[in-house]
Amino acid sequence: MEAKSPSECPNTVTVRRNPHRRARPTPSASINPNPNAQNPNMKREISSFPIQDILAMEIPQKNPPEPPAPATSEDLKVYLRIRPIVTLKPNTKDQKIFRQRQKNAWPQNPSSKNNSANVKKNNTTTTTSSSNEVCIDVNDSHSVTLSPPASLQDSKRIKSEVYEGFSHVFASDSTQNEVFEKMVKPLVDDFLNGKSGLLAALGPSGSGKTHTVFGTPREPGMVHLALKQIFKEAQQCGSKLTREFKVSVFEIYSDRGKGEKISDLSPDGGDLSMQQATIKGLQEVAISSAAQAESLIACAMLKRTTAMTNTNSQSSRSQCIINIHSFVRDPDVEPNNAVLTIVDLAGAEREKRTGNQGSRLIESNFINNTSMVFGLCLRSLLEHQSNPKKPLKMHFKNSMLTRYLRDYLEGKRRMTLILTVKPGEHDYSDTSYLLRQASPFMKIKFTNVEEPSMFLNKRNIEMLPRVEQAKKMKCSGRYAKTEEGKSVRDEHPLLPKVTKRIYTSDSVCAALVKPDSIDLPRERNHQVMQNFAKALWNVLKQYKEKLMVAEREIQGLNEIIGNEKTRYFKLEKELKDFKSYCSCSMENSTVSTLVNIDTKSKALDPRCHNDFEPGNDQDVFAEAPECNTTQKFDGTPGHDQNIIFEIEESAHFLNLKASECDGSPRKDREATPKKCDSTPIQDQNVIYEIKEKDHFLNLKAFECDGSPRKDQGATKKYDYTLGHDQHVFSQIKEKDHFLNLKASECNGSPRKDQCATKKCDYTLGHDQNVFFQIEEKDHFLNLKAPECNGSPKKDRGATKNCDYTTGNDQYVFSQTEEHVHSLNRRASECDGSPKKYQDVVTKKSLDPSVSPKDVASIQKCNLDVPESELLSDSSCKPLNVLKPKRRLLPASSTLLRDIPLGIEDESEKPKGNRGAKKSAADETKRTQGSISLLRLLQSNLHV
Ligand SMILES: Nc1ncnc2c1ncn2[C@@H]1O[C@H](COP(=O)(O)OP(=O)(O)OP(=O)(O)O)[C@@H](O)[C@H]1O
Repeated sequence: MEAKSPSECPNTVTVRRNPHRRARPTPSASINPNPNAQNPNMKREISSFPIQDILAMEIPQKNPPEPPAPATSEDLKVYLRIRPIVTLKPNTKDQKIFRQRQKNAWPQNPSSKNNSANVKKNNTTTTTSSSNEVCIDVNDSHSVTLSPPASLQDSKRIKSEVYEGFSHVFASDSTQNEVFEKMVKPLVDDFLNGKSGLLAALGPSGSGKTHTVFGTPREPGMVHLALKQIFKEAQQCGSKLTREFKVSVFEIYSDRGKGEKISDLSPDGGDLSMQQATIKGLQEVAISSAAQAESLIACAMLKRTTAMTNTNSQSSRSQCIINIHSFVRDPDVEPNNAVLTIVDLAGAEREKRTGNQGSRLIESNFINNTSMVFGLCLRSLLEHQSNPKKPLKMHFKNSMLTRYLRDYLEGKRRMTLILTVKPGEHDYSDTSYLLRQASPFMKIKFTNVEEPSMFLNKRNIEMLPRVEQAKKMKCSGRYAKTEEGKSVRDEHPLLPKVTKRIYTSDSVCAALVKPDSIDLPRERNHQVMQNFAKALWNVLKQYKEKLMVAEREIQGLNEIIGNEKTRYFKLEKELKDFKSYCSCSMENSTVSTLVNIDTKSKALDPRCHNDFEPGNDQDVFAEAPECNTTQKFDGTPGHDQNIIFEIEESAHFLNLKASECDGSPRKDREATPKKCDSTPIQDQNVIYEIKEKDHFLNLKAFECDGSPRKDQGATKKYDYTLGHDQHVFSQIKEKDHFLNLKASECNGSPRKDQCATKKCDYTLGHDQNVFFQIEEKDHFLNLKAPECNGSPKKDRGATKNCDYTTGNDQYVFSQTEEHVHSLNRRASECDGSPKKYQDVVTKKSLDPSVSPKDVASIQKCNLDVPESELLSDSSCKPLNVLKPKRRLLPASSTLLRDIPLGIEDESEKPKGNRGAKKSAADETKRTQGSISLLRLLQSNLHV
């Protein structure tokens, strides 16, 4: 067997119901290139923003971007200065105080009195070599030897220690200028070159930190010398100063144990606050000369918090910070803004030695804590640099000073330390502790690349000069505005034509500013921005026009929607009017139909005019079409069309019936409001069935072969359930139709209807079912009327075959109708006077003594209608609606010609075969049902 592939299978047909879909364009190309094709209103297409063109045009790639400068590391510079041993002249007041302090000093070294040979004489004081013994010896300019006192060497076997690696060791006889030249002057030079730096003085209390930083009027300190050098350098650059310097001085102190506070030491300064690493409200005093700077520093020193302790007559009780800011005035000059920070820390002190108590003791704790945190930060940095796995601990958070100096303490900026020690043997512990703690800091390295976060540091930006702020903001990509409201972009480094100097070592900003973008001509940049602005303006303009067009279109659509709504309401109103018109026309048609019926019935039989009596029975018969008509407009709107159609159709049949009917229109009108409580859902079905029945009956009317037994049998099949209005109405209409047929066929007497009408007064709640029975009987009788050969007993026997189990009343009606039927039949067959016949029959029927045979004999005597007359109209033609006078008598008469004998035989045979018992039972039934009703009929007939 050959394996067929699915594609070769002829029976497999793949039908694609939907056409192939086109691949969707990419999101970038999903924009309709020609929106005007779909929307003619969109006449203009928005052009894309020519950002690519602008960028391609404006950025020349002349020089490749320079690689970032290699990171050069620089060790932390640590200087050591040994304070000279200060001895006061005897016989002076100060000497007494000094001696008192010496008593309180710790540790006391008794042997120090005899060891004063190694202490150099101080220029400013008179030395007494007998009481001073030094513990530190200067080996060279970079190392010292710390020798413990003899007492400690003997007891604790402490040996001398050599500390080396210092940037420079300033002996006790070193001058301020020497310190400045070797330590501060390089910082100043870097500062003038735009490098920021920090100089911090560490040491125990009274070791000469303040003396080194601020000095005295005779020996000015590093601040004065630096400022002097700065202005000296600035003046050497030219007659006109291209830079501006500002100095800010503040201190961090302990407010009697309430915490750290910041105070501005400038003449107009006050208390400051610190947020994160930013000091708020710090004043920067612009200075233009060294003398002005000295005056400012002098004022600051007067405001600084100091106190006398056992170790220092004027001990500093706060951390003092001096910032010298450099600003560039000329924009053409290279922005080398930098800040030189000098910190005079309060010296750590021992409680036993200082003898502090109370607030001084609190200040001492604060001072020691700050010094400890400062040392911990540097140690953590050292450990982190030695072993990068060790995280950099956040010791800086523990004090304001370390928070302010965070960048320096994290190795992001260059810092210089100067350690001041006292050479006395009683100062061995403090000196030893300081050297052990601070000497490792010499291994700390600072890189010349600062972290990007450095530029985002608000404190740094605020503290830096304006040009440097702009530079750093540019580096961070932010175009903020300065306090003066000037756009940073105005001072952006991209704009200057030529940069005179480029930082290469320290400032990261300089490295970032340095790339090729800084070499772009200003005009080119201006052109780029101008083109960019023009393109952006055009695009926005086009979008605006498009938006206006869209708004107009939306407005037009809204107007169209409004018109459509108005039109919809008009149509809806017309529909409602049409519905109401249909209902009215239906009523009118019904009324007119009934009026026609009434008129025609009167015309057909003038006698009924005199004998006609409106009754409830006729009202009920008229309910069926009327209720249907009324209920249709109470139903759901969605079925209006069908309902209307049915109304028309029903009306048509009603007209047909009206043309044929000899009923009473007036009764129909009266019955209309009585029954309209059927559910709307059933209305449609009801109407349909009614029509169907009508139609079927009409067809039967055309094709009737005159066999009343068939109709009777068909009628019996219906299940007449009480409460089912729909079914009942259909039956009613069906019967009504047959009544109409009867009316058209019969030239009968209105007495029959009248009799039937009277029966309905005694339905006792079973009106519908009873009416049906009445109609069925009427129908049956009517059909038989033209066919009957005047044998009432036969019909009556046929009628008895019906199984009336709905109630006694119903049975009574059937019996009554049977009698009425017999009378009608005779009326249609006889050309005699119906009134006389009616009187006779009524009297005979109401008289229980009269036997059926007597009645039949009476009927036979009256049946003298010639057959030829009946056969003359025997042609069975379609029922003409417009010709209500048409008679079906000829067809019925044709049937009568064939059936009479059979009917008589069939009616008589079963009667005879059933025997006496059954006949007796029938007689009993007839008697029970008919007696009471016949009495009522009799009374009504007499009305
Ligand atoms: N190198 C020096 N030459 C001469 N005198 C000095 C020197 N260093 C310090 N002194 C003197 O020593 C005394 C104490 O000095 P200083 O106040 O500077 O110490 P300190 O370290 O600042 O103390 P504290 O931490 O308590 O403020 C001062 O009277 C000062 O004049």
